[in-house]
Amino acid sequence: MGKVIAITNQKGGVGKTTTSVNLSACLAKSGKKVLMLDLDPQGNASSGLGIDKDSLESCIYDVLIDGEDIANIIQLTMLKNLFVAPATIQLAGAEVELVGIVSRETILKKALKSIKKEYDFIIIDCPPSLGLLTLNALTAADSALIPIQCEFYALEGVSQLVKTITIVQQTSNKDLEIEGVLLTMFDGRTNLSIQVAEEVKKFFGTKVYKTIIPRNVRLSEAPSYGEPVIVYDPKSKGAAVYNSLAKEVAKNTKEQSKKTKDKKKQEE
Ligand SMILES: Nc1ncnc2c1ncn2[C@@H]1O[C@H](COP(=O)(O)OP(=O)(O)OP(=O)(O)O)[C@@H](O)[C@H]1O
Repeated sequence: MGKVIAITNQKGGVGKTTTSVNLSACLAKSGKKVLMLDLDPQGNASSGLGIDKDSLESCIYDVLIDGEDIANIIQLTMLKNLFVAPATIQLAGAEVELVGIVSRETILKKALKSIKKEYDFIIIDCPPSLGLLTLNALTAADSALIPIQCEFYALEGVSQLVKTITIVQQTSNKDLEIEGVLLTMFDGRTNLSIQVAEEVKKFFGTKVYKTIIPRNVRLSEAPSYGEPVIVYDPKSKGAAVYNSLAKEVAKNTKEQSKKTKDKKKQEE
């Protein structure tokens, strides 16, 4: 059964899309079958994986609002194990349209049910808000991965996000976990980056990934070529760090599923 990970932080520009695209690509390159699901109306994760949004007949909006089968919108990418459920700007309307729908926060979970077993990982790129799209992602997800930018006010809003995760655990998804916290755009030459990293580690403890994503120009250039960094420049630092993150995520997933199996055995 595929593991669903929501890449989320309501703060804008912290590296959600960069992480969704590159973590998905690195997991796929390591042999996992991956679906990158774009839930951000900006659709940058879709174009970052080479999807021509103008040529699409339908996108994740049609799945959420019109009940389209998600299998019908899935696109292939340049990597053989990597697939995309794309978003276009049409999705911007969904936040308002979802309000009128019964059980509105469980629509994505239901849509994923039929395809979850086909993938090893489903990575969801969330929008920079805590609205109904993010609520759908957190309800459908097994875990949330939180990127935090090593900048001023890094932790601002994080307690609100943790509160939202707690509410989701108490209401629509009791099994939701925090997958991990990822430090992004780290610049080791500045005291600020080092300070932020320390603060985040104090707040989240062992949940913080050992892999830290530095500022890397290749990571910011790759999206304009519609390629993940491991395709655009496989020898870059950006490619190395996202490969390392993918290894951590895969290792944690293996350990978690072993723990779950052992627990089940004990209960039997
Ligand atoms: N490690 C990095 N090094 C250099 N540039 C980066 C890095 N990570 C992200 N960027 C750049 O920073 C900008 C914001 O990143 P990204 O789009 O991934 O953030 P986001 O959280 O998804 O944004 P939004 O909240 O708008 O969806 C982009 O231009 C991206 O190319």
